[in-house]
Amino acid sequence: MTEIALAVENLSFAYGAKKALDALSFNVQSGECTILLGPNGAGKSTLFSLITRLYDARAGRIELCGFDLKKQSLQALARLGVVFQQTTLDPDLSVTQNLRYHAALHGIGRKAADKRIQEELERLAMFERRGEKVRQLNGGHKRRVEIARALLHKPSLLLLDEPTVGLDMPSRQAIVSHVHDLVKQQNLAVLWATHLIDEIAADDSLIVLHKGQVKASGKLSEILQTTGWADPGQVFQKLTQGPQA
Ligand SMILES: Nc1ncnc2c1ncn2[C@@H]1O[C@H](COP(=O)(O)OP(=O)(O)OP(=O)(O)O)[C@@H](O)[C@H]1O
Repeated sequence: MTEIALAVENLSFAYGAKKALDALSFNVQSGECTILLGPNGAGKSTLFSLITRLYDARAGRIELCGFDLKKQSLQALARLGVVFQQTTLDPDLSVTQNLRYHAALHGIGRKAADKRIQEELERLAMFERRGEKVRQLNGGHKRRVEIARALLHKPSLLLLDEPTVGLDMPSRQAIVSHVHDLVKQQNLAVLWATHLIDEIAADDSLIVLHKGQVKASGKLSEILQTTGWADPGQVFQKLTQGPQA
């Protein structure tokens, strides 16, 4: 069943006089991986900071699963899982210890937490590494642990902020394929910020952000059909480069 997991309406944000987001409106649906594509400075991190409530939006509205982020923050944020650009795992704790800590923060009891930890680590093929200290893991495996952690409280929307930066090609491909499997198996909504065109799958949705504005949004296949452009690379190039971009 498709539902709107994230609704952004007329959202604007400025750092002093510098406008970073200019009246953004878009939806992210459950069961879909939505790629937020934008060059450096497009406003991706600012948008994520507003969705996670690191910053407060003064203009516009954000809803998570129908809950207003400002007026019903607890209910809204309970539906959200986040993987930040910089790792936030404790390197001196084991994989399981890191995940138990996070589960405790969400008020999940030990027995239920251990069950959820096993489920998520198995799904990401990391269960056999559970006893290892995080500092012993390679970058790709750390990312998988972070994704498992973000899913422990069963969120409806997973935000991924450039999760493959710095990873080698096999690790990148593994993350891309794990996340797409999750979307299908769990009916999860994913919003994935990247500027790497090759991370986009044929049935993904796309939001192209440039200079704080949404230049296109919708199913990739529909954007290609409407515009007649060949692939996401051309969509990106046409909408973010050249005189009219
Ligand atoms: N703390 C800040 N103070 C002033 N301007 C800022 C601040 N943070 C970001 N900006 C500006 O806001 C705009 C959007 O930046 P943002 O970091 O959200 O973009 P981004 O798409 O995440 O870029 P990147 O891919 O480089 O991380 C840019 O013009 C940036 O220079």
